[in-house]
Order: sequence, then structure tokens, then C-alpha cells
Amino acid sequence: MHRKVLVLNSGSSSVKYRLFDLDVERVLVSGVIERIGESSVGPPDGNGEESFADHRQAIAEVMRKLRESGELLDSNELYAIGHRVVHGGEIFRSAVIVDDAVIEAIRAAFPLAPLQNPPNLLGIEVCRELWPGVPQVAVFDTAFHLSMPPHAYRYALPDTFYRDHGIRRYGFHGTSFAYVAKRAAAYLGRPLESCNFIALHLGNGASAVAIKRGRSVDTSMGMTPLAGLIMGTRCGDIDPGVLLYLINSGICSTADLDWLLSRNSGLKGLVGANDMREILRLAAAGDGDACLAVEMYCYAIKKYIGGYLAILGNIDALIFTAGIGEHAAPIRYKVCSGLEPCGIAIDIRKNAVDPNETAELQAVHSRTKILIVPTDEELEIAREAAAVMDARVAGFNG
Ligand SMILES: Nc1ncnc2c1ncn2[C@@H]1O[C@H](COP(=O)(O)OP(=O)(O)O)[C@@H](O)[C@H]1O
Ligand SMILES: CC(=O)OP(=O)(O)O
Ligand SMILES: [Mg+2]
Repeated sequence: MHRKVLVLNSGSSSVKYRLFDLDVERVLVSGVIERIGESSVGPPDGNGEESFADHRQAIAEVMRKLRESGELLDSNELYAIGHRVVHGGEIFRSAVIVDDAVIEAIRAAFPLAPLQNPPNLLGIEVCRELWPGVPQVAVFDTAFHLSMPPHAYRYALPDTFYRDHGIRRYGFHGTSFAYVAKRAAAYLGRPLESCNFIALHLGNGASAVAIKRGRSVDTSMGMTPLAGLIMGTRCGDIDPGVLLYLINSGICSTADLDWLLSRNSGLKGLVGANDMREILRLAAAGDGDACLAVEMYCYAIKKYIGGYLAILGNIDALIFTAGIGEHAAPIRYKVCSGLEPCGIAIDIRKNAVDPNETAELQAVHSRTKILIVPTDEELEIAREAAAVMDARVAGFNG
């Protein structure tokens, strides 16, 4: 029987799903169910989008769609269900098969990722209830970064805040970084353990990572996914004194602040839009806010590249990935321009491509390669879930 793996990425109001046949590395079915928990706004004449009251209904609908596709007639055909879990704290160094203890540990990390972990866990619990016989595997965004040394992950706060409250840098997008680092090493024909990379995941959320000999040694996100680069709706790095000032002066309540920093800052706060395509259009038309936002966005990335070059010494490649990294040529160009003294020189003609596979963008005189490596978080989750299951099966047989 082929190893069919279902991957679920449960967000607060959506469930993205993909069914893989891993033995032939083929996507059998994929889709997204959105607007979970919103009441249907469309007219009751069939033109309104379907809406689902909760994740249970949405996941039952995923199962219905899978059956309808003919690719999965029975849940017994599933080798595993892989789930994206954003925060695994310090406990989970790799993907794990979900049991009651794993569920409790994911729940314990709720305060560290209040927007992401609750819907992630809900997805797991609903699947366990609907298909109790199918193994569930949790794959954590944080796992890849647990290789960071203490001088990179600790904050300069009294020890007790780390020891008793888990306050430290964790970092995210680890599934994406693990995938692109492996792809880049394979592309270069080198063992991953010999490669130094700086990778930039620039999607709605965005982060940078310094990879030394194949492992994360520093990253721009922090205890939560708010820190680091400027993002679609998140502010990135900010003086913590600003937050104290806003609260103490009564300008913002803590609830206001939460909403401001997560949902109304970043590109959205600066321009009023968070889609980079629109921002680039506005900037090209001379819109002052959009021009400033693009300048700030690239400047923040540049500072991380400089910092990571300083800690890595030399790199084998600068890697761009995710929606903006893969498709926004003007952003890549602006990020790289001026880095020639650091050995990073982009070729304007090569940069104009929009490939769907790994591509090189560096000029002939560039010391460092500049790569676009399209990410595939769902495939990485499917592979990690299958690997955990293979190990269990081998354990039973051995
Ligand atoms: N051709 C393009 N040019 C510029 N930006 C793009 C292009 N295609 C996608 N993007 C941007 O990519 C971002 C979304 O990235 P993506 O990785 O899909 O996000 P998510 O984090 O939601 O998975 C958006 O800001 C979108 O505008
Ligand atoms: C952790 C995080 O920022 O995820 P996303 O990019 O999916 O928002
Ligand atoms: Mg993403």
C-alpha cells in the first residue's frame, strides 16, 4: 500500500489541506477551507460561499472532499496526518506522534503563541475524534531553531524569567527553513552539514535565519512571531519602551496593543495595505507611503544580513523564499544592492525571472551565490510525518 499522508495547517479561521502519495511524491488533492466561524454573508440562493461553524465541521468537510476526489475512500488508507504546530516550546526537537502528553505540552505553549497554537491543537483533537485509528504527527515551526546557542536565544532579563517562565527566543518558520536548506544543499551538490546559509522567508509573516553547518544558530523572530523583520501586519523589532509608554500614558490598553502589533502594523500600518504586489504598484506610481514602506522593509532585512554575515563569517548562499522572496524581484534587488563589498552581487537580468524551481541570481563577480528556493512547508510536514511513522514501523519490526 502506498504511504498516503494528509497534511493539515489549521489557522484561526481556515484549514489548509493537502493529500500526498509520498511513494511517488505526488499531490493527490489540495485545498483550503476559509471563513470558519463566520456566519454566511451570501444570499441563501447558492451564490454565497459555504461557511462552517467550527473546525470540526471544516475538517469533516475536508474528509468529504477527499472521498469525493476518489483519492481517499477510507481513512484506513492514511499512513498519517501531519499537523503544523507553530510553537513547541523547548520540548520538541523534531516531529512527534501525538499522544495525550504531546497534547498537554502543546496546550502548555498556548501563552507563547496565543494566535496559532489553539487552532493548531483544535485541528489535532478533531482529527483524533473523527479518525481515532489514524496516527497524528505534530511538526513544529520552532524545532529547527532549538540548535541555537544560549547567547543567541537568551534575552538579557533576570534568569528567573527564562527558568520559570520560558521567556527566550524560539524562532519560527523552521519547517520552511529546514526544507529550503536541504534543497539548497542538494542544488549545490554539497552535504547540508558543510553549508552556511542566510535564508529569508518573506511571506505574510517574515523571518531571517543564520544557518551554520546546516543548523540554525540565530533567527529574527523571538519568543513570539512578532519580532524581527517588518511583516504584512506585524511591526517586527521595536523599542520595548514604546509599548510601556503607550500603556502607561493611556494611549492603548493591552488589548489595543495586541491588536495593533499583530494585525494593524507592518506594511498595513505604514501603507494601509499588506499585499506586497499592491505596495509595489503604489510605490511605482510614486506613492510616498508605499515608497517609505518598501525602503523600511528592505532596510530591516539588510541589517539582519549584515549581522548574520558577521556571525557566520562566510556563506555559501543567500536564499530567498516564500511569496515575496520568490516573486518580488524589486524587493530582492533592493535588499541586495549595496552588498557588493560583502561579496553579494545580484544580476539584474537573472533577478527578473519568476521561476518555480531553484534559480541562481548572482552576478558573475559575486563571491556568494544568491538563490531563489521555492518553499513547500506542506511537503516537508508530510515527509517528516512519514519519517516518524517509518521509524515506528521499523521499531515494531526490529
Ligand atoms: N508576484 C508577486 N510580487 C510581489 N509580491 C508577491 C507576489 N506574489 C505573492 N506576493 C506576496 O507574497 C505575500 C504572501 O506570501 P505567502 O508566502 O504566500 O504568505 P503566507 O505567509 O500567507 O503563506 C504577500 O505579501 C503577496 O503580496
Ligand atoms: C509563525 C508565522 O509567522 O507564521 P506565518 O508566516 O504563517 O504567519
Ligand atoms: Mg507562510
